[in-house]
Parts: sequence; C-alpha cells; structure tokens
Amino acid sequence: MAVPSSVCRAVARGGASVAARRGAASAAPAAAAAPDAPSADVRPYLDIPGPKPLPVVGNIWRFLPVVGPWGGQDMLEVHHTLQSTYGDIVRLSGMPKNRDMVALYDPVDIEKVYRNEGPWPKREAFGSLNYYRRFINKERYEGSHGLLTTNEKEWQEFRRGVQGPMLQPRAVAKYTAPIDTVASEFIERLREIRDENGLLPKDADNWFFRWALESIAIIALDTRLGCLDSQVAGEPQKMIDAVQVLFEGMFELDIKPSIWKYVSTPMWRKYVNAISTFETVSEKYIQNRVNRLKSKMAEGGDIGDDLSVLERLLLANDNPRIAMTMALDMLFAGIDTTSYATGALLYLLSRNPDKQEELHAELRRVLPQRDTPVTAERLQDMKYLRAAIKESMRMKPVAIGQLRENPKEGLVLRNYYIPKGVDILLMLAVSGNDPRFVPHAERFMPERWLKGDDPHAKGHPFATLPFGFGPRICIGKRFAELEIEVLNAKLLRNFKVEYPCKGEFQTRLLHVLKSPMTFRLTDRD
Ligand code: HEM
Repeated sequence: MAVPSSVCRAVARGGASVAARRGAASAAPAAAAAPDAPSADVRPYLDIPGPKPLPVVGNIWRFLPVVGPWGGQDMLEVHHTLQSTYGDIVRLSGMPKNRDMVALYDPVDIEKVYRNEGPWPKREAFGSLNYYRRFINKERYEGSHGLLTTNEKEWQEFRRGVQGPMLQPRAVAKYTAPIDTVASEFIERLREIRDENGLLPKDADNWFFRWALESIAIIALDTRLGCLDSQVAGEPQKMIDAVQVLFEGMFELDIKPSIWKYVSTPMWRKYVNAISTFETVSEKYIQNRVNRLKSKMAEGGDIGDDLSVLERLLLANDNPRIAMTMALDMLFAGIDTTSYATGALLYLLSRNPDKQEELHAELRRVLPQRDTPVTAERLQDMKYLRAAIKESMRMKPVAIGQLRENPKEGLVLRNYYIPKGVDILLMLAVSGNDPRFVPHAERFMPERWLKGDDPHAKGHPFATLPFGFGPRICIGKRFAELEIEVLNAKLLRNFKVEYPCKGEFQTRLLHVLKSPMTFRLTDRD
C-alpha cells in the first residue's frame, strides 16, 4: 500500500528530539544566507502551537490505550481535534524515535511544502518492507530497492528508469480491453456471490481485492492469474492468501506497536512468507517475458513498438531486477488502494441516489447494453463518472495525508520557521473537507469537477490531491484511474447500488469503510 501507512505510523510515533530541534530552531537567524531566509519577524519553530510534551513520556502517552486521550481513536479524528484545538499548523513533539512532526491543514501551506520539496522528495515509510529488502533478502534487492522504501538519489535513479513506461497515457490506454475483461468477470462473480436479497457476502472486501490483484497482475506481470475463476486453487489461491496476510501484516507491523524488529513474531514470519510468495510468482512471469524478449532479439526479429509495460521496463533497464521490484511495488501499492477507493465511491453514490441516477443515465447513453465493452474512447465520454470518482477521492481519500521531510533550512510556514529535517504531514483528508477551502465541502457534488461549472466550486487546487503531487506523485495513478473507471462504469451500468450498513470510515493502513463492503446490488435492465 502506498504511503498512508507512514502517515499514521509517523503520527503515532513521530515526535522529535526537542533538544536537537531546539538547536536548529534557534539557529534560524544565523541562516540568513540560506535560500528563503526568514525575516526578523518570523517566529521561532518552538512557538508553533501543539500539545505540550510531558517530561520523559513526551506526547506518546496521548496515543496509549486507556490512559491517553487519543488511544484507540481514529487518526483522522485525532487530526480534526488537533486542528480545532491548535489551528492550521500543529507541532507534535516529544514522541519516540526522536522525530518532530508538523501537521498542516491549510492548502496554501500544503502547496508551499510541495513547491519546496526539491527533486527527490523524502519520506520514511514501509519500515517492515524496507527491513525485509535490506536485511532479510538483500541479495535479491541489491541495486533495486524500488520506490516505496527508498529516498534521495537511490529513489531518483529508480524512478527515472520506470517513470516513462508507467505514466505514458498511450501505453496505459492500451490496457483498457484486458482491464474491461477482468471487470466483466468480476461482475459475473458478484452476481453469483450476492444473496437472494442482492447483498454481497461478509467477505466482500476480499472479492474486491481479487479483482484488483487480477487487474494489476496484467500490468505488473503481463499475465492473467485466474483469481476470479469460479474454482480457485494452486497459485492464484496462494496469491489471494498472501494479499490478506500482506495488508494485515503491514498494519500490525508498521502501524501498531510491535516488537518484530527485536523478536521474530508469528506475524512477522507470516508476512515474510507472503512477500516470498509474491516474489516467487512474480519472478516466474517476469522470467517468461525476459526469455521471450531474448529469443525475439536472438532471431533478429523486430520486437516492434507494441510492447507491454513489463517489456518496456525490461528494455529500459539493463538490470532485470528493476522490473521485478517495480512489479512487486505495483502489487503492494495497487490492490487495497483501488479496492477501497471503489468502496468509497459506491458508498457515496448509495447515500446520494440522485447522483447515482444521473451517473446511470450517462452510462446508459455511452454503454447502451449492459455488456457493451468499455473502450478508451467511451471512457472519454463518461465525464460524470470521472467527476464522481474525483469527488469521492476528495471526501474519502484512501490516503489521509502525505509525509515529507523538510529538505532545506529556511522554509517558513504561517510565519513560523521550519528547520531542515522536520517531518511535515500534509493533511489532505482534512483540507479537502474543510468548507473554507472547498465550497459546500460536506456535499457530494461530482458536478463541481465538470468543465463549465463554476470554477470556484472546485476549491483550492491543493486542498485535494488523492495521488499526491510533484516528482513523487503516485506512479500508478493512471492505471489506478483506468481500473476504477472501467470497473465502476460496468458495475453502475449493471446494478443499482445500496449500502445498508452504517457509513462509518476508519483509518487503518488506509482510510476505509468500517463495515465490510456488503453492498446490495439490484439488476438494471
Ligand atoms: C486509488 C488508488 C491509489 C491511490 C489513491 C494512490 C495514492 C498514492 C499516494 C498518495 C502516493 C504517495 C505520493 C507522494 O508521496 O506524494 C502513492 C505512491 C505510490 N503509488 Fe499509488 N495510489 C493508488 C494506486 C496505485 C496503483 C494501482 C499503483 C501501481 C500500479 C500504485 C503505485 C504506487 C507507488 C509505487 C508509489 C510510490 C511512488 C514513489 O514513491 O515514487 N498506486 N500512491
């Protein structure tokens, strides 16, 4: 999963050595020669409001179950409390790991951080995966640690080698037909697994994961795995099981307090096994592609330009491990994100039946039959669908915020000096739902994103950034959009969707529906 883990974990653990930062903060006036050097009236870092740390226990006690006011509370709710208590900038200090964190809730400040993040935006994330790649299985990852767990030059070099194949619109559009086939199969499965009242079963989330795994495998591994077949066994079943363990593991190991770094816990061992299943399966399919490309080249044949993303990744990089790690990063980041983003969209449409009907009218026009295939051209015509997806990502983004380490001395936010190295948390789930920055923020209004509508209706452009911004923007953004658009076009063309559960959300690894995705699906004609 993408970055969100870091966000929660960093908030949960992200305090700072006050002493160390105090030095940095008091050095502010001396930094006069630094870029953006603050003027004399800039206030010192330590003046930023925030909860006062207690001696020895700092601020960490606030997050402890039972004794702490935020123990067991949802992380997004904690941020709403922080904002209403202290304002649009909050300093969290006195936490373990000796790192300070500044949380921002105003898009003007969020924009300033993004504009100053430099060529290699830095953030700490995915501690367990990073540890695994660097220490447990380091031979495999030597020279190719991927995007999720790297920073600075190492990250930049990797990103340079994979960015083209991943983000080229034409290359992405070529996947519309296979993604459409997977979505059709998924819809058939949904018909079969719903009960006589049309309700999806309690393990519906896992079915959405299967759809996402099957879809991302086409892109990452150039293959169909068979996760949506009616009878699943063998390799696809192993992958499905590994997905469950992976997300559970990341939550247990990276977000909840855990001793895995010191003792090999059962969860850690299950997690390592799940990663190794991903590796073994991925290696097999990638090796197939390597062999195919090699034999084509050996025959002197033209490899043509109708290449898959995986082939492009292999050809663009001398080291085949780069394609391998990129494929694994896609599998880790591209399953729960797209599944839960779909859950949020379906939930909001079920709570806003008038908007769902408007969308259905568009889909009926563009897809006259229930099984009319979705094509790249037809997608262009589904403007209301794309607007509805954008609106749901504004209201219920799966990643509640982005984390950045301030790369330079001299950054000033809301007239406070921010020392180099401080973690800055850009709380987009808060800013995107704040009526000061997005008009009628509490209302689900897809039309605000349609061309010709009031340009102010969208609100501040940095209030809502579900995929991030800048050089480190989600590298799977275009594929994620394609998958979500295709699936939901078909799903909402085929079914009226209702959600008979309470519509609460919770922040675990991602910000997701609290109850399972047991939507009621009623056939449309
Ligand atoms: C709804 C779906 C998704 C959402 C909302 C989402 C969101 C994000 C966000 C917010 C980031 C962090 C950006 C930053 O730090 O500025 C990110 C990073 C990333 N995402 Fe996604 N993502 C989604 C789907 C996907 C998919 C399908 C893939 C794979 C094809 C993917 C692969 C990645 C990778 C590899 C990174 C790390 C990029 C880097 O550090 O350079 N994501 N994503």
